[in-house]
Amino acid sequence: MYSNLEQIQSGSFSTVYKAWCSTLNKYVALKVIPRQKYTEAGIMNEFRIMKLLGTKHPNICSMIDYYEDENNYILVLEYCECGDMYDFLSIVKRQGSVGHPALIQLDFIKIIQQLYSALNYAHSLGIAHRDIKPENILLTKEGNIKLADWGHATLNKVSKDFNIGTDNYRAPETFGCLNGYDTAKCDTWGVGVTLFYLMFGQCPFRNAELPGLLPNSNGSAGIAAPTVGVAKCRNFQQYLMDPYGFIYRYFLEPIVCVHQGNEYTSNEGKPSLYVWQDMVNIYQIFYVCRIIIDNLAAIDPDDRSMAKSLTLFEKVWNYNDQYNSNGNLSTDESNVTDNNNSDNANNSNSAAFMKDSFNNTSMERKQIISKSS
Ligand SMILES: Nc1ncnc2c1ncn2[C@@H]1O[C@H](COP(=O)(O)OP(=O)(O)OP(=O)(O)O)[C@@H](O)[C@H]1O
Repeated sequence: MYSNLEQIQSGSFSTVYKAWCSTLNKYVALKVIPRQKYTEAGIMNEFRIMKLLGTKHPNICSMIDYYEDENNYILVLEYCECGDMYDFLSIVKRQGSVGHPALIQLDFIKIIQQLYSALNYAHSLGIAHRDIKPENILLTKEGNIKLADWGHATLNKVSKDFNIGTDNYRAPETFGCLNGYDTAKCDTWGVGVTLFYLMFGQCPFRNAELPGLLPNSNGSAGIAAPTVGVAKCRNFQQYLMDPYGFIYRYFLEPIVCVHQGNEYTSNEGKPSLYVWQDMVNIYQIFYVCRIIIDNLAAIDPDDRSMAKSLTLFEKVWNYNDQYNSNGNLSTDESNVTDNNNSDNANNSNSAAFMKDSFNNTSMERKQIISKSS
């Protein structure tokens, strides 16, 4: 029934093949999981989750069939012609520069909308993915995405499984917290870090582990105010102390400097910006970072909201029309963010405005931290 097998990828648990399915008359992907690499309970969980997700959602890579042989469990999945976002970006971003955008370009807002739609659907069924990352976002030849690899997914709203997911994309509370973590909120964090990766070709920190976490003041799962001085990873420590300042220095400053000279940097880690045809200027990149910090990769899970961030992202994109040709804002920027920085809105120097704005918010953040510690 399945012929012409061609290996696509070998993951940590499985090998994935492209195969021709004669009964369906189309290509499928076979995810072949050796029995010795996976427990019976593990594969049953993945199978059950895939069954629940069904085949209806256009942005979820669905299971077409399932079978076993002597040595393997085999999931038959919809085939996504353009592979995963991680591989796609590493190929495409090499082509880009300011004058010569990448040959294949995608819309960032469309990817966000489709990712949110897939996750909202899963969450509405009580399913959390728990391993959101570019490698698990597959691309079709039409430029749409399908969320894949539901091997770490769970139906538990709160989990005390502290050994799950991929370190760079894991929320702080998933490394350990007293009352367990909210599994949907850990997806929200994963979306935030993934969006940073999609823009800058790099994750901001190796891991977000914070030993000695406290429950939230209301006793809910999660953590209290950032505990200064305890993060294992230096970058994450800096993010904890001053998220805007850290993101500005780490991702934005190199771009802003070069942007002033009318050329983005071509260092490894930055050029994935060229893949996004709807990223028109430095302001947008700045706002997107801010929305991620405030609503997705927020330290306190209670501050994370996919719905709120989507509203803000959509405002940023609708707002494109109001940028003038120099990339400066032509009207009040408070339409775009909730902050009151509109005094700076018409600043003719975009880089200076952006830096000031980040510094201002950094100051507010520092005050909040010092009050709560
Ligand atoms: N349906 C598909 N169509 C095309 N490519 C696919 C498909 N499913 C998986 N792949 C490719 O195979 C890779 C590994 O798949 P998957 O993440 O499901 O396996 P895994 O063993 O759980 O991997 P890991 O644990 O390392 O994340 C994906 O990153 C993607 O490149």
